[in-house]
Amino acid sequence: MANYFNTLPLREQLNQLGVCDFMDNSEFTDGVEALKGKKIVVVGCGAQGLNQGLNLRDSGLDVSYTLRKEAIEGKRDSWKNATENNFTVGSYEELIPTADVVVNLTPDKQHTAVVTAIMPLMKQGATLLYSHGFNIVEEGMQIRKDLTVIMVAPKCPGSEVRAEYVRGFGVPTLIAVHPENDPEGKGLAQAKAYCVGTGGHRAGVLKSSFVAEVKSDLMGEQTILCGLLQTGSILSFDKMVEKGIDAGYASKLVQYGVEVITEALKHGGVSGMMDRLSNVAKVEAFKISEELKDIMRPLFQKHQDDIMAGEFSRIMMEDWANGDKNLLAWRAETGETAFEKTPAGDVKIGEQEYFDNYLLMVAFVRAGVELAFETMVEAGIKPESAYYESLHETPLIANTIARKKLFEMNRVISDTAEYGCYLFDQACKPLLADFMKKVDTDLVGKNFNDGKDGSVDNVELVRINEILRNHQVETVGVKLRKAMTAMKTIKTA
Ligand SMILES: NC(=O)C1=CN([C@@H]2O[C@H](COP(=O)(O)OP(=O)(O)OC[C@H]3O[C@@H](n4cnc5c(N)ncnc54)[C@H](OP(=O)(O)O)[C@@H]3O)[C@@H](O)[C@H]2O)C=CC1
Ligand SMILES: CC[C@](O)(C(C)=O)C(=O)O
Ligand SMILES: [Mg+2]
Ligand SMILES: [Mg+2]
Repeated sequence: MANYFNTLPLREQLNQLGVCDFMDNSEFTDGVEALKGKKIVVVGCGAQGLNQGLNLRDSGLDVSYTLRKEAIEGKRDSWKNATENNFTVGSYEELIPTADVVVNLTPDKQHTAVVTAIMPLMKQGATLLYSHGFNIVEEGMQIRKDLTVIMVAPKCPGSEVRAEYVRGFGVPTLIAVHPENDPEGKGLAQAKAYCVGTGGHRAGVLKSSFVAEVKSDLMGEQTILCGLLQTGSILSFDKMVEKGIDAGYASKLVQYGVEVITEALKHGGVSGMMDRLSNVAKVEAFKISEELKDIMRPLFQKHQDDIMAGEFSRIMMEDWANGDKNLLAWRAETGETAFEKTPAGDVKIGEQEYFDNYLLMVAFVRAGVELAFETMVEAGIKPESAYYESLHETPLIANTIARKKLFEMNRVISDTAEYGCYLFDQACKPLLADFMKKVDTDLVGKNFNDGKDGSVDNVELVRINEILRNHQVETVGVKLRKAMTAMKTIKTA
């Protein structure tokens, strides 16, 4: 199998990369109708599988699970997830032939083997659904021509797909129909209905393509969403301990700080987050984030270039073939960091304190969101898609860090995202070594405003505010957030 994207002529590559229509609510008035009474069989019951299934069932759809034989016989976690939630579970042979829609929610690494096993069992004219297009785009998986192939990709971890649905909201979602597999022209109606079933239509839906989803999803997860949050958290904790800040306080500030800080992004974008700082702190956070952007830009560009060229997928697939040697080593290393091993102290940290005492993370977030957005757009990804993959999803990932640090983030995200996160983290830490030497506790651990009279240069402040507010991630964000009227605020410990 060849990398599908690389087999396309340049014009067609650009064409598929550029598919991005923000869908109006009126496109979802049929609700789940196109899937009502259809049999939806989900393969795998992990992070996305379980949570999407729960939402679909609550939306009135017929959902059951098929698992590989070993998982059923061994009563593994996936079997427990499904049976404890009263879903029917069966083998491939029992359930796949009955399915109108087969939803492949196994790890990307397994897709070729899983799809090869289930395809001969699928009934004529059924639909195969993915939540990430890696198998189709990067591996060039060929699907039987009578089958419809669609994608419904929630832009967030599975746990948040469920949590946002239960809160009465949803998560932004990309939907797509694979141009090589839409023999009956029903793909889009089914993708829309599935998206309504998961609640995605309440948060914003982009009609996208498999190509655009893959090239943006990989970039977001490797850089701002997971990689940089990991790098920033570890460096911040280590710096505080080095400078004599109480380790329990440092652990709590880092674990919960990223959630509190990025919650402001959801409501007011980067400028809303920066507005939480005093003027004098904002000027400093702006300066440091500019410096961070200059240092990290080449690394962000390298990640995007490698993703576009298929180089990232090539080296990750090499690791798959090598028994996940790098992934497992990096996972073990992350589990051993001082941050991971130091429990959060029993100290009260007020909401504003997270901003005032953790300016460094505000700067990391601004730099990372803007850089990821800029790099994606430069590569041909549309701004709406880049916004979801940079700004909107950051708080949803931060929620997982608040739950159980980086262990939880890496457990909940896909193995593909986890691999890319470590890859970025390995390269980013050394890049920031000189910068971190200059960082002191005024930027992380203590209140930046202490001992300052708060005065700033008015002209400089106006200039900074203009730069922040006129960035394209802000202008597109204002438009997209208007569609998020049902968004709920999250309270933090
Ligand atoms: N994690 C996330 O939040 C997101 C994931 N996605 C995409 O969703 C898809 C699923 O990812 P994710 O939910 O993280 O996956 P998980 O790793 O959480 O779940 C995997 C499930 O697949 C089963 N499985 C694993 N290997 C095989 C195999 N060889 N054959 C059959 N079943 C297998 C596992 O069960 P068992 O081992 O017990 O058999 C488990 O139930 C991926 O395409 C991913 O890119 C998209 C958006 C976000
Ligand atoms: C964090 C990245 C993601 O793409 C996701 C949750 O959206 C994944 O692959 O897990
Ligand atoms: Mg994603
Ligand atoms: Mg992903």
